[in-house]
Amino acid sequence: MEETIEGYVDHIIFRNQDNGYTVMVVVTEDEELTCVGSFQYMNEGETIKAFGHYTEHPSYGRQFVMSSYEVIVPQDSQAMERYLASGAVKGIGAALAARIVRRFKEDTLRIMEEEPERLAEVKGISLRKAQEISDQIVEKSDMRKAMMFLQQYGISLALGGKIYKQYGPQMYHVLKENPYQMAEDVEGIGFKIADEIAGRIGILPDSDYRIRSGLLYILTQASAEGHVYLPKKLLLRRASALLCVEESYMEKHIMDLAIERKVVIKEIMPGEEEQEQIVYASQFYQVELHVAQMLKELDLKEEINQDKLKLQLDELESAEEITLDEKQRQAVMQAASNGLLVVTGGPGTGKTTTINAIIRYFEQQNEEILLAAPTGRAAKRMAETTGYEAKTIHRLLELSGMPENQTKKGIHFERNAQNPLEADVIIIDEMSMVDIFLMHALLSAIMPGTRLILVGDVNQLPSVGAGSVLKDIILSGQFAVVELTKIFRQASQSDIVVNAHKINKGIPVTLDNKSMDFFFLKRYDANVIIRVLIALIQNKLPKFVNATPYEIQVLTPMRKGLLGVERLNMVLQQYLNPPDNQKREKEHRQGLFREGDKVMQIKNNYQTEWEIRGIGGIRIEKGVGVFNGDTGIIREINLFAETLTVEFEERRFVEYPFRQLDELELAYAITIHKSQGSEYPAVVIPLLNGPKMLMNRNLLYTAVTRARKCVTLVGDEKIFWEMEENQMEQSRYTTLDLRLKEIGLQQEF
Ligand SMILES: Nc1ncnc2c1ncn2[C@@H]1O[C@H](COP(=O)(O)OP(=O)(O)OP(=O)(O)O)[C@@H](O)[C@H]1O
Repeated sequence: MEETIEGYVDHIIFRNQDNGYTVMVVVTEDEELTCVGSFQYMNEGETIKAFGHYTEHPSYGRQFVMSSYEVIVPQDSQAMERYLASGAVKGIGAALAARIVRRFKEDTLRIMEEEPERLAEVKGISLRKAQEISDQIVEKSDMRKAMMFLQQYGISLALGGKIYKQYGPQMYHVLKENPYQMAEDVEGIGFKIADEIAGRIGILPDSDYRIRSGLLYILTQASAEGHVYLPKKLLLRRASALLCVEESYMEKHIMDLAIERKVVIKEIMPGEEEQEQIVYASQFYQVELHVAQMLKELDLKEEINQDKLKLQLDELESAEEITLDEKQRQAVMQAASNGLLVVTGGPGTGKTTTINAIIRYFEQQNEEILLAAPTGRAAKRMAETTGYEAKTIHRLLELSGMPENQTKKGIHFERNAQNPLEADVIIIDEMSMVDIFLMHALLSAIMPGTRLILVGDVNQLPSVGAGSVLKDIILSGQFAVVELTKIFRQASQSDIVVNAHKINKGIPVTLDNKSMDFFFLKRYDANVIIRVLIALIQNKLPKFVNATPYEIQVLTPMRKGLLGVERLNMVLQQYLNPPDNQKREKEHRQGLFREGDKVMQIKNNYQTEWEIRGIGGIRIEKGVGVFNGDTGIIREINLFAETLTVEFEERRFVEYPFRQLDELELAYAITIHKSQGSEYPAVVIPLLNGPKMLMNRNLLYTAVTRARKCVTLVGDEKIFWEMEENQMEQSRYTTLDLRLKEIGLQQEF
């Protein structure tokens, strides 16, 4: 039941500057009451009328939770003095407040707003200071009016604060004319929220702004599925479902958006004769085109004396005591004579060995070499196997924190076209994980003349972000590509590798468990499967692969369902990190986080700060950026400060305010998609059923190749066979290959 209280803010106990969450003591006629809520503009000394409800907090007792409030103009001179003395107005302290109120009594506030020059009548206030005080009062009252206006439409004060900060007094105009503008300008407002606000304000469902904003929203959303464009038919179908507006009515809006250069329309030929119109959000089109141009510019050919090169290779082989196979030799030779080279191959085909040989070759030429990979883990592995420093691509490009208001406009790297990387050769590993945006940032920082070598396994699932860059580069046929096919890792050593290659080729895998590292446990009931998973993680596997239960990863195809990530995490949490008096908890969404839980960051956050802590928790290094797929352990939940601290790899600690917890998820089980680019000592994969589209060869291959020492599949072997057979990949709408071919053709003429 909503209740109302009236009183003045005696003092503020706690305030979170980021989200405005405030704990304060309000003195009403009857009591001193603790009140909580999110407010950007609350000041000590203000008299307020607040709406909300009472609760009983387990540690802090009775509280009033405020959902909204109004500031009441202080009526009596005592309230007025209290307000002015609170520090709410810069330049007025207690003594001056007393003098002002003594002079103007109940009329004080009116005089401040309407005849501010009269403040100068008070000793110690010059005319200029009087004007400054008046400006502050006016601004505060404008802001308050704005907040009250926004509250009518159910806009929270936290969001309201952001809207006011962006537009100032222009806010009324934006809301009335085109609230969808906010989805482009204001962090925290997307199409959905803007649409809700628009609905309350009375904007009609078929308004032009609504339809255009909805169309752009669908295109941006599609990038979250990996697409760079959508076929026009599909765009219209999705937009119609979202907006409940006829498809035919929206056609002209796509044209209008194209004229305004917000979208790009192109034609492609998916089949033999029919043409199909496709639509890109402009920035996606530009990024893809620019990537294609930059790739082409990098690909400078160099005439190399082949005989001399062969001799050099022979020397290199004897110095390194290795015999490269034909393909590996080719890779080094191609690296020497092309500005851009792709090396691809499955597990154990000698990619790393080839990278090493390439490094040695360029070392001999006294060339400067840089190594990088898309994830921290992949970079670490690259450094270990090459003995060279390897960084994440983000670090290589010197990601710098960005001001808050720029987040809608993308991220900023210190290394870019104006300040390119200084190197002769750049080698990128795990290229299948690089999306079109990261590729764009990388290429922007590389000057033609620098060699770029891209190494990866093209049969892995494509990147989480939009595009299928590696595959498209290969498909375009425009660059030197060396495909490594021979498996070097000894067959007797690793069935994981042998079976991965079989899966990739569609050769049936023997599931007889006569292996040392590849097992299939046949079970046909979801709950039985879960029991087996728990036994494997708790008892069997840690000893078998010499790891902790935390290092053993459950990988599952789906999010939903009996064996989906969500349910598995709830059950596994119960068994692997059960409730304990010593462990604090924080409820979140449907479940909860507990100290000791294994968690994963589920979106890239380029701003979040981390610190590396040494002995005694002392900070020894700090930086920014936590990325999609980073996993860690919850070390502390602080219910008072409302923070949750996670330790990620390499002792990187990150403190999450509770409002940022949407970026975290339990990670006892994760989807196979999320596991890309990571390796674990052992993986356990439940397989029972799932949608045909998803359950394909690619997915099985990626899951199996995540394991270093042991793969255990638990479930129905029929599903395994079906996945092996199913070559249908989830297609991605991308056109990097087309753009590259087009540029290739232009260059020929
Ligand atoms: N030409 C070669 N002669 C002998 N052994 C080789 C050769 N090339 C690679 N190997 C060996 O084969 C194994 C796998 O090679 P490498 O690690 O380079 O492959 P990879 O493709 O990087 O594998 P993964 O993707 O699994 O990391 C290694 O033990 C390596 O020493």
